[in-house]
Amino acid sequence: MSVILSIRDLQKTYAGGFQALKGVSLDIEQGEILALLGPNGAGKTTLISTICGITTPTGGQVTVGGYDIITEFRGARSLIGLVPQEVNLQPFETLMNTVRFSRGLFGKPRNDAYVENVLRTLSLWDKKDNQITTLSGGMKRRVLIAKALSHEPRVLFLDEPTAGVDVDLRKDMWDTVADLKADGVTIILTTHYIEEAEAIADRVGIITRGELVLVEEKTALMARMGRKQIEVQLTAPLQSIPAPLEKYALELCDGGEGLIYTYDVHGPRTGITGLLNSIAEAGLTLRDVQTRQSSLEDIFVDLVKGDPS
Ligand SMILES: Nc1ncnc2c1ncn2[C@@H]1O[C@H](COP(=O)(O)OP(=O)(O)OP(=O)(O)O)[C@@H](O)[C@H]1O
Repeated sequence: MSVILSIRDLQKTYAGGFQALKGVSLDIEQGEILALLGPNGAGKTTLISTICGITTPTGGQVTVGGYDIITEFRGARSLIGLVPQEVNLQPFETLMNTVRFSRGLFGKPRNDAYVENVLRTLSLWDKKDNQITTLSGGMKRRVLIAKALSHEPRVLFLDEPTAGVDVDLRKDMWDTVADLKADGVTIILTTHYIEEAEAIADRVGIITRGELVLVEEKTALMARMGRKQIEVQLTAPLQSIPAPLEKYALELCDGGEGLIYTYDVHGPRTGITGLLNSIAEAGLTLRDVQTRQSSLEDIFVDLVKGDPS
């Protein structure tokens, strides 16, 4: 795979002296989906705005498809599609004209076949002659994506694509993102919904206080940082942990009918066999056993713990 977006030591200090980006470096491969997570004010929008040329960096370098975002701005910008968080559409324009107009702004010749393909991918084709005002909220969000794709960009930025969107529409949006990836579009999205990153991202980047504190393959991250727990259900409740089981640091749950054991997936031994033997030696009878792994949310909360922003 080749790198389509390269960010090197990117810095942004706003006019008042506030340092919103403190030297961010990151390479993004063509065709991947990267989710940027971070608390409010962490610098996610500043990062996107800087790459897209809306905000001027105060240090560092960014190239998109080999074009420098400052010295070769037009080349870089033509490869980028930006879906803003706010819906800012002309209410009485038709959908088709809205998307055609966006394409024209980039100096691209009219290409209705391409626009048709975009609208079909986004399930908007049958609304092409509708005025924007007649579309639902979820459709309007998809129109924003259609506009951002109108000039055939290779990298699409989605700034909180599902903020305030209901669960069904959120899932629709995730399907749309998966379709775009299948078409070879590289996608960088910011989100506050950790489940969103968990559902659709290939890699996850976590930003806090202007620093990219972690970027990792989602599955590797979850495997590396995830704790695992085993929950043992007993046939009769316990008042306290029996002495032979004390060494396992168990927690009682479900009114004493459950025991939770936390272990390190990567340790030399999990201790599960010993635990089950000790349970049998203590004369306890099992009703059920379940395992569970910590979610991306648990990992995120651990990483940004203590961040006041
Ligand atoms: N034009 C500006 N002038 C001064 N400070 C700014 C400006 N824009 C943003 N900031 C500050 O930079 C920091 C990062 O803001 P940014 O909008 O990038 O965060 P974010 O991670 O996108 O937050 P959110 O999740 O709330 O959208 C914040 O402290 C913000 O107040």
